[in-house]
Amino acid sequence: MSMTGSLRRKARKAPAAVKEGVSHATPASDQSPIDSMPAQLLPQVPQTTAPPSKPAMQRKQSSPMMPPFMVSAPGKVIVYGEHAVVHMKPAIAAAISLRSYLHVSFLSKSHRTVTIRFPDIELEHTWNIDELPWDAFNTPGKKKHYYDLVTALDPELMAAIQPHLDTVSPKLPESIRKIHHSSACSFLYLFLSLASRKVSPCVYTLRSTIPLRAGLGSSASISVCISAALLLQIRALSGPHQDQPPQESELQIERINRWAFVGEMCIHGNPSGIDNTVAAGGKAVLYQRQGQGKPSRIVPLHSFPELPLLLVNTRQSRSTAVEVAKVATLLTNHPALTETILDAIGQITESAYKLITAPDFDPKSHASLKYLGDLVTINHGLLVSLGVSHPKLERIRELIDHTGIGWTKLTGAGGGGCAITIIKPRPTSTSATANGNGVHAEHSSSSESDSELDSPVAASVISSGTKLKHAILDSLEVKLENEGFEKFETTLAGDGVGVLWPAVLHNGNEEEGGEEIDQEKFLRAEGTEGIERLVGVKSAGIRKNVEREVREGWKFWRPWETSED
Ligand SMILES: Nc1ncnc2c1ncn2[C@@H]1O[C@H](COP(=O)(O)OP(=O)(O)OP(=O)(O)O)[C@@H](O)[C@H]1O
Ligand SMILES: C[C@@](O)(CCO)CC(=O)[O-]
Repeated sequence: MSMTGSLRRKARKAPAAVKEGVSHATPASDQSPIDSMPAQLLPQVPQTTAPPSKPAMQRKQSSPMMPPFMVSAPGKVIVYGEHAVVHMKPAIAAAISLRSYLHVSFLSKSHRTVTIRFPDIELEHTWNIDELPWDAFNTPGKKKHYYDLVTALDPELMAAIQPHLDTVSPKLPESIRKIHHSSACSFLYLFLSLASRKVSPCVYTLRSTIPLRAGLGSSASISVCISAALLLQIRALSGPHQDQPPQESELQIERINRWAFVGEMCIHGNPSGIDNTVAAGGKAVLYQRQGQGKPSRIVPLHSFPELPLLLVNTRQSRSTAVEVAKVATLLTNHPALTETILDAIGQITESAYKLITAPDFDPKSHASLKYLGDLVTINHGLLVSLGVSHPKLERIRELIDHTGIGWTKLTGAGGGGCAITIIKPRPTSTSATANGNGVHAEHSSSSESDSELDSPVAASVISSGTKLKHAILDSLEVKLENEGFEKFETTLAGDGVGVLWPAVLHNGNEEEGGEEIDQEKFLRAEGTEGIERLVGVKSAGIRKNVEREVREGWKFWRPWETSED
């Protein structure tokens, strides 16, 4: 069992909560976080975006403590272009429905502490606010504003943080300490950059339904949550609320994303920025780095098809930083060859982008799907030649290829992690036979011709094709499970960062005014299902695969929506 796997399993037991101050949550309302935050508790920052809808003087002054609130951000899959994106080539990534949730609760002023509670990695740590290196972060030339673009970590600030990281899990084995330090560093760097020594004492409790180190952007998702929570606390964000103009929503997302990128840098050294961009903005994007200090090329792909996607986790944990370093070494040792492979991956992305953004693009046409699928297959082959696959990923691909159910590639950093499969509308061959172990499809990868896909078929054949597909998927699930792999149900292209202010939800359990989500309840929620049932951004679906509604209370910046929608 992997280290992180064992950490996550143990973390399902709910630890006792850090004692919270009495909070004064009001029922969920239409108020935006900014509207409802007591101004006297927060450091004042200039508002460069649209001013809050009520002047600060009129804000409610009576609440002695801010109510707890929550933020959430999705994981992602890279559909095309991982690794190449680190080296300035374009990539396409989409948000998935697995998400991280960060709960922020406030303590009485006498505490003077800030606590992180990250039970997924069994990390809990408290710092004394007054002992943190505020002076280093406030030195002229070092002080950053919430709207700044920071593209590199400052070595002096990292050095100032180091003694405060050294106190985190000092006695644990190095492999676990490393994980703890990455997350603590991400939090502390952002906390010291964005908050001030006058910040309210608080507890940040984080739980995620995204498996760690599996290529699904768990680190970006937590970095987006931390960035959004801190920016909300210092009142540097406007909304989210309905009727927010798209450009204003985009600005808020951009602001969160800039600081999330800084958090990502703390966790894995040289991130491209694609993961945090998708985790912040949601849906799907084409992303390309443009070089030091320059803003990246980010093209939201609103027409990105909601492709049926199979997501399989090898349960082989690995570090993104290590996989990225492998490609850097290959580039040093074989520059021309490696550059050619990275270029080819970039061309795959551009080719998919051209198709998806063409005015006559029909995501339901078999020809389009086959085009996108072929690009998936080629992309995987190139990643194998970069040396970032893993025997377990190849085994998954072999099992899936054998069924003819779709096109498969590794996603994210590789070296373990996850594979994605774009499912074909109909399985390749109708010569599948049921046997004792399930369904076996006679398949030859070259048998998929355009004419076969595009030929008109009778309704009865379509219906038997669909049944066959489900039978193949069911039998595949059993095979994957028997070999220790994990299959996920996920929806592509969902919402980005969301805010639940205050942390109150209508969970159908009759609590007057809604159920206040306090730290203890949040920690007690059991596993992924428990988290989703208690605080999930989507209401629980009755049946599998049924599109679920966004739960009342959670709000999102959605630049793709206009007030006429
Ligand atoms: N739920 C969590 N709680 C605390 N820390 C987390 C959590 N999820 C991720 N992290 C931090 O992020 C690190 C994992 O980042 P890494 O980049 O290696 O994997 P990933 O983001 O899941 O995969 P990829 O970058 O390939 O998509 C962990 O070591 C930990 O520091
Ligand atoms: C491997 C990589 O391209 C994708 C990680 O999800 C690294 C990055 O873009 O930061």
